[in-house]
Amino acid sequence: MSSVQIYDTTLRDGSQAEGISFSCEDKIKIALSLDKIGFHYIEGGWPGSNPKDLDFFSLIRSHSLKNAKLAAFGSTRKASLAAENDPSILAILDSGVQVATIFGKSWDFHVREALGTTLEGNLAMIRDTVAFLKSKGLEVFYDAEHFFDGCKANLAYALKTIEAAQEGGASTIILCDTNGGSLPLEIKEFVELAAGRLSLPLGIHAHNDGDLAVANSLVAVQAGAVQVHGTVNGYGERCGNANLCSIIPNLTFKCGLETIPRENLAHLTELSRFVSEVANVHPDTRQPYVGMSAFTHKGGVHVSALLKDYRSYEHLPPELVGNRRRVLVSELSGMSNMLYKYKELNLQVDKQSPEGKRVLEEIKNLENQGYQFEGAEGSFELLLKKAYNGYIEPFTLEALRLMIDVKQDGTAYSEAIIKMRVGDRVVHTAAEGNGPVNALDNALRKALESFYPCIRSMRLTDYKVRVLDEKDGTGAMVRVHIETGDGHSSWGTVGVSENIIEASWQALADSLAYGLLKGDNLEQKKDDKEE
Ligand SMILES: CC(=O)SCCNC(=O)CCNC(=O)[C@H](O)C(C)(C)COP(=O)(O)OP(=O)(O)OC[C@H]1O[C@@H](n2cnc3c(N)ncnc32)[C@H](O)[C@@H]1OP(=O)(O)O
Ligand SMILES: CC(=O)C(=O)O
Repeated sequence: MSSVQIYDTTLRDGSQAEGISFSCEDKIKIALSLDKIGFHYIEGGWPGSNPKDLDFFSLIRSHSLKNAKLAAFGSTRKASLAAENDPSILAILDSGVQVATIFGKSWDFHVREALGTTLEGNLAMIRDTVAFLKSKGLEVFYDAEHFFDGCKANLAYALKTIEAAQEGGASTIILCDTNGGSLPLEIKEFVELAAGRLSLPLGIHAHNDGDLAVANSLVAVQAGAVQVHGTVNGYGERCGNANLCSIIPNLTFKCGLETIPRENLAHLTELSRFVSEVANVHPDTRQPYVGMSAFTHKGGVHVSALLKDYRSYEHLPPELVGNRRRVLVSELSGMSNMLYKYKELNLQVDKQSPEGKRVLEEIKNLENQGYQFEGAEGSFELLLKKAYNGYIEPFTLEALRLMIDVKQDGTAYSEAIIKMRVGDRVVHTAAEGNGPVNALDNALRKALESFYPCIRSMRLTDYKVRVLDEKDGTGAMVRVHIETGDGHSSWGTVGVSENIIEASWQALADSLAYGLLKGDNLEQKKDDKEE
């Protein structure tokens, strides 16, 4: 089986993405995880650019990489300096890497306008920068910046630039679609042309400005490239780089090529989420292969076929890339969605069950009122449990009073007084909060903690309000979505009302009721205590 080398530039081109700034420690952590999954090359940064990248190359030396070779990035020498006198080139040598990746200009327009030098001068810059680094024992990859735009503008010159890199002793020439605007057939044409002119292996480095970076990388491989540059989650300058989380499974499972070890692909989702966590970027739920929605099914027709055979609506099994199948319940559900959920909850219900049909009807009616059960699995499961005999509510509300006192200086004070029934006991508590919902949450917890101590470990992690019908102004219906966690798992709950406090109460009460139900926490209920 032929193989393709995976070259990661998350730490260099990925950090050129708006909103991303890795610390040196972040870069080390990411490099180690890229190495662990089996990437062949990791571009750690541009040592001539900033002290953080210099520190990275110095610190990474105390870690031994098992699979990857580390590359340092840089440009061809300055037009006015010899390579051996150019501080940026010397910084690559000092970084201690085995591989230098040097970018140079392929587009005559760029040579004249951006570099301000002659076409011949640029060829010399490419040739001697590569030759100098090679003479110092480094393997040199040559990134032909703007190669495809260069071919369109002045084909003969673009080809001369990569020949200059070959003459200098580069070991691989990477053809870059730097502005990311090329189409797959253009990529194919110029990769084939370059392959016909050079005796060296080719690589591809594609940007995503036309939303084609993954497609362009795959076409380049089909046209002969054997090294693919990209980043985890496609992070990168402007619209990003080619997304390795899509390219690797496409090359492996669809093209039958060897990339990283097959068994390691089962860690791809974990890698994607780890890098998004370190980058402090919310994971893209719709990201192919590794996104939370990549194998999530909503439409009733889809789920019905899926239950018969997963291949009906999945292009490959999610486990291959470490992702998982999910089924949503909503107004677009049929009984098949419900059956899937019942099975997850170990409930024996068949397709003709009147209770099952009643719950489905109730969900459709509630969604029509503004509820959304997709992200509210806690409220959904409570609804199911309530439809079947045997569910005893862990607490019920008897009365609730909220006070909001706004002082002259505009600061507000909130207090909630709550009367709850737990079994045959009634408890009465009051609590303050920095707002009415916080006061409500505090009073509810205070009332229940002595009965259910495990409530102390449940934390509200997100609280969102969505106005459902803006035209009704402050009288509009609102949907409150709450996310709660207990350190082991998290769950969503939902409430809908024209009154934001009522909607918040529904979501809050569901969040604790579900937290109690979920881990058999109801059994922890202490002996009732009258107050
Ligand atoms: C396609 C890519 O993504 S390439 C990577 C882009 N990434 C970055 O630019 C991030 C890191 N960059 C930096 O830290 C800085 O830009 C540095 C340290 C490299 C240079 O900083 P400065 O010396 O202040 O120059 P400045 O950033 O203003 O301009 C870039 C210079 O590089 C020159 N240059 C651009 N490409 C090349 C090249 N292939 N070979 C030689 N010089 C080049 C430009 O002509 C310009 O030179 P000039 O100042 O004489 O006009
Ligand atoms: C080298 C590089 O990052 C580019 O051409 O896009």
